[in-house]
Amino acid sequence: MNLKKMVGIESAKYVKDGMTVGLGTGSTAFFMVEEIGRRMREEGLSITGVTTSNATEKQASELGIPLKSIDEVDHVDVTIDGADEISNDYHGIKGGGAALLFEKIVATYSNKTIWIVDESKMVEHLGAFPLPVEVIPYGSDQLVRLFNSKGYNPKIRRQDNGNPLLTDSKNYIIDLYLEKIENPKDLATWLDHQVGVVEHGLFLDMATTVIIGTSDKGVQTIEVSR
Ligand SMILES: O=C(CO)[C@H](O)[C@H](O)COP(=O)(O)O
Repeated sequence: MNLKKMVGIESAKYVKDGMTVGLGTGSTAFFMVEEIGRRMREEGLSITGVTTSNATEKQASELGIPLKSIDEVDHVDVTIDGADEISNDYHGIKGGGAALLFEKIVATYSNKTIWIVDESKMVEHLGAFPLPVEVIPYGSDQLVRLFNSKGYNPKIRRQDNGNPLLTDSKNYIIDLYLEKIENPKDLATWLDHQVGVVEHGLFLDMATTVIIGTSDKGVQTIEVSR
């Protein structure tokens, strides 16, 4: 079986009747949402979903999953989401699908955060995957200059027609081609303090469980202790 599908199905086992579930975004999370939809249809599972992007909202609505916004719930029991890179200390880069802002907000209010990935996402150090930074359009060229001056190799993410890609919140994404992030916590703190930066894709100390699909050993589940 496709490794993304394997972990998507496995992760849906963590979803129990009555839970409020954060529904992640991307090609791996897609299979988790499909499996929750199947369990609702075939097993009578009843949950409330909190989606992390317009794309997931569309998929979940089509499956008939009842949805609430993050502001309508007092907490989220578990959020299940993909990731672009996970380091050996279980920090991550997210935002390859440009949904990092809502993903980080939903994960922040979740009791548990489960990441589902195929083995290609597991790395020793973060940074080979370009780090997405969501910025407001106003002043974004100034941020590009600032990132350039720091040697962060920034590129505004663009659509096929050359226009900047707009996130669900109508912001831009600047991808930082860093190759290796020596100190993710220092970089996250610095980015948190730059005017015009809305959010960045460093998700540190957020995952409580990581489910990895491997071709030789099947599904591996790691409970992260911090
Ligand atoms: O952070 C994300 C979207 O913003 C995704 O979770 C991440 O890009 C992984 O996606 P995929 O499962 O398609 O590889």
